Amino acid sequence: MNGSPAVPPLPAATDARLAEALHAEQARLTGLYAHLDAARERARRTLAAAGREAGPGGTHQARLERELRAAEAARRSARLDAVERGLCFGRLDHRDGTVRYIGRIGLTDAAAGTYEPVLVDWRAPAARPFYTATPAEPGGLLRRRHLHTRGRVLTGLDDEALDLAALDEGGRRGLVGEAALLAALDRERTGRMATVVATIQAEQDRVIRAPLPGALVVQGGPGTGKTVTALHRAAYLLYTHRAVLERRGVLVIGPSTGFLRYIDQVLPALGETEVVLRTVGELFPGVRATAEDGPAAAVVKGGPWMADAVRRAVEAHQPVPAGGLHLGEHLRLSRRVCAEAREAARGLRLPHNEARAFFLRTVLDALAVAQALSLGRPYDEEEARHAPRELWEQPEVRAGLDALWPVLTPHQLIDRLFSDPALLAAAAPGLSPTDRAAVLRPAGAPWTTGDVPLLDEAAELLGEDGASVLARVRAAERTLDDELAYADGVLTVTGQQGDATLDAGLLAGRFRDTGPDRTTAERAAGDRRWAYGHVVVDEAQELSAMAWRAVLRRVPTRSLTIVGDLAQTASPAGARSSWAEALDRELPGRWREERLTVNYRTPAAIMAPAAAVLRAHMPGQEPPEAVRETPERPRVVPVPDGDYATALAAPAAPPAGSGTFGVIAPDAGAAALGALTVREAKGLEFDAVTVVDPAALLAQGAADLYVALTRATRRLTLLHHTPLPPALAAALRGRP
Ligand SMILES: Nc1ncnc2c1ncn2[C@@H]1O[C@H](COP(=O)(O)OP(=O)(O)OP(=O)(O)O)[C@@H](O)[C@H]1O
Repeated sequence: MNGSPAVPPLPAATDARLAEALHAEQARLTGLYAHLDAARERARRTLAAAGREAGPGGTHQARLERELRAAEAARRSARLDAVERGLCFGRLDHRDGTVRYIGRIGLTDAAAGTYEPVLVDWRAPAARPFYTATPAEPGGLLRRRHLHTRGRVLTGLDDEALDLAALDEGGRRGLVGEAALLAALDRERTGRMATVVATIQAEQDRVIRAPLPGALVVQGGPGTGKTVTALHRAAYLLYTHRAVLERRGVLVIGPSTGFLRYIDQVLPALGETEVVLRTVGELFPGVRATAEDGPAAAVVKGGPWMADAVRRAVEAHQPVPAGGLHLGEHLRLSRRVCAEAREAARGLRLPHNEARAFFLRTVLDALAVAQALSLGRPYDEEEARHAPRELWEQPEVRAGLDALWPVLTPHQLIDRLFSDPALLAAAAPGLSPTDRAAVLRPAGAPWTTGDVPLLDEAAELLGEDGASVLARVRAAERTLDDELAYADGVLTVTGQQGDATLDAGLLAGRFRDTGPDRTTAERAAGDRRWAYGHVVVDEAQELSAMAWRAVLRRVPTRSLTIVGDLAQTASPAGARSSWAEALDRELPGRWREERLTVNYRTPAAIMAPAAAVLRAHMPGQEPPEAVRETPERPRVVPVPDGDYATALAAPAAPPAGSGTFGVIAPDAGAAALGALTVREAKGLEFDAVTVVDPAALLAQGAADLYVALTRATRRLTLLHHTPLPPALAAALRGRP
């Protein structure tokens, strides 16, 4: 991968000046790779030295420092290894003669000992004009040059003169490096998302470099680069706020595991490794929910009322026996005493399992007093010390008290809630019988994605059992000072100081580490209570109210990037007409919105019928403007007998040509056809897409048809048996 020749042969060039420029730039590029190799060698040596030092010796502090050094060296090494492809992609020539090369990572001249920057990281402020300068606003630049490379070889150059006021605007909302952008957009897709560092557009750059504090919502139509922009933003934030974010990590939430596979190479390629990728169904460690609820159940489980329902289900496990407690001839407590013990325990405002010890102690004391009275014995200090413990050792007493305040796991609670009609009715009295019937199921049924936020809610209300709480409290006390100091720093950096709902103590609790031996991403992934430094939510329009609660619990500083398109909402639990509806309940006054307006994926000929479907069925939603033109119009293939399997297998059917290919079909038939459902296709793209039965997709939901029609980068084929929806048919015939 490393040892390319000093100056490789030049690509054929007719123009002598171009050949000369190519030659000079190739020499510089080769020099930059030499710096990269040297930096890699240094990182490897540091890593090896850290490995030799490792071991149990020394003080706790010294061990910690060694481990942190080793972890930092490993990260640096991984970052340097990840930037081999497209190391340098741009050059800026300033009016004052300064020349800067822009790349995936920053490099300095260590060999000369000057540590002068030789390559500027794309996220650094000095690189910003590469993305934002226009002829109208050149920002001190004379020229922007795009370098095209394959491996370590320079294959082409693209120059833009920025100092000529007379230059025309370049059209299309100030696209930078149009030639470079269009070349990038026309490339064949590989099935994995690529980075776009070389061609980030100005409206995307604004999102990427927005400040860390607060929640930023990015609304944009299909193909506007929401995902790619959000991932570049994660990389930018990790670079700019490394001290905070590297230690806390960044969580990226996507709609499906297929989608997460599609994007998982982007951040390492941008030089970032401290990122955890999860679907909402994977947010609760130890539970992997893959089953989906039906639409009715999804709506019921996702609604904000479920927070109350879970709370009431916990309370239903703290009963007061109607006739008081009878555990033996001399062991009786009145209903009132039981009720007082319960109210006192609830008054602690601790999670259920953590308040149990107090409840047990109160009731055992009362039982011991009742026993002494009933037996005519004095209740002295001696009796008070021994009697409660002796009572607790009696199995009937234990069983009796367990019934009044049992240890509960989230799994038990949610399983019971949906399998015990009486518990469900008591916990969710506001739900109609039909709604309740929609969520009832046999005990022990597999977990669905909609259960995960409820398990999380339950875990929050139940807390842990006594033994593990004690262990955590002790561990926390040992490091409390450190954590408080650190949390205070986080509040300052994220601009949350002065927020009445957050203080350093609370943050310190949420930021408790479990040890330095694993990477941040590994530790974070296994810890339900991990507080991330930043959370990116993709396809955010799909999240239910309960899912939002689970997500926000993981980011107490409320530093989020939320990207989505309200017009693409497929989930019945997510359906909303504005972001305010989705966010105002949990983030009142704490989010702001940016918009992306240009579609970089779908050519205009494919976007036109998709936009017609949007306008006809979701008035009020605006389709994005397609930037690409391809001559190919969508192909319509009637399948008179409705035999889609044969139609898909027929040699005359698509795909024609090479590249990636996807088939999207209505939920009912997708598996049998080996096709993707709309849910599975969310966020993905293919060079060629075949959409099966558009009318059935429309019946599933207008957003489903819109999503399916906007997945293709080049070719769209529609197979249909039932007539095409009128708006789609008219647009395909070329009528509005
Ligand atoms: N500045 C850019 N330079 C090059 N390619 C880009 C740029 N912006 C977006 N793209 C490309 O456009 C395509 C669509 O981007 P992306 O998947 O991020 O869009 P999206 O808004 O998330 O779409 P959807 O809502 O349909 O999921 C991707 O192939 C992406 O690489």
